[in-house]
Amino acid sequence: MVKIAPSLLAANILELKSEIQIIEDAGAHWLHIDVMDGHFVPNITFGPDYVKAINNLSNLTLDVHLMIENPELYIPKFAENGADIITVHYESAIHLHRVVQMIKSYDIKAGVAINPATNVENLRYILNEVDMILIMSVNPGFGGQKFIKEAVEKIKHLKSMLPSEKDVEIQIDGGVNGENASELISAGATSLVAGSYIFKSIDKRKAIESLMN
Ligand SMILES: O=C(CO)[C@H](O)[C@H](O)COP(=O)(O)O
Ligand SMILES: [Fe+2]
Repeated sequence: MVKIAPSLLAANILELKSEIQIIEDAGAHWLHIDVMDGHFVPNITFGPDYVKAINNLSNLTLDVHLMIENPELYIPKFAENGADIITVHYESAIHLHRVVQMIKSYDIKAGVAINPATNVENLRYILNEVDMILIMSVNPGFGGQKFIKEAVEKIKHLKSMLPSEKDVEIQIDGGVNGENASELISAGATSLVAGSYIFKSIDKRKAIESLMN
């Protein structure tokens, strides 16, 4: 089953409680939380306290996407505050293997994300260690950008590289909508992140359903 992960980046920040309730009632599986530091990406968003507050509000899986430099400095706080999955960027973790082990030491799931221009082949020697690979289909930093179509090829390529004995989620993030969802799922995506498509829709339930179908 494909996991739908609405990105709270696109939610109305002043109505967060009801926004989360709506997508939870509509059958969303995970809550995707985009953490940006103003260094790795040119935008600043949420910190560990935000994750703690959302954790007190919702039972959904908290899927925390770290777009930050030196992720090892902040992983402990995000893990202690309720993250269920922490994803770090290949491009920001110098000692990626060590960082992945650090995430797993908190008994939560570890993901690795790659930017649009990064080759999936670079992930070959971390695949046995991770629970999820996140393929960015926009340049990280902002919601509402146009889907970069080469991501479809990258999903297929990654799928062919996955070890058969291990379940690794393939997540796609950026510009996902009701039109490209089925192609992404056919290519091998098992988790779809969608921000603008869900939260800017008049009918958020319908938007979530259209991604699942
Ligand atoms: O990681 C992200 C941006 O860096 C967001 O998760 C992503 O952009 C989702 O927003 P949208 O669906 O509006 O593209
Ligand atoms: Fe994200």
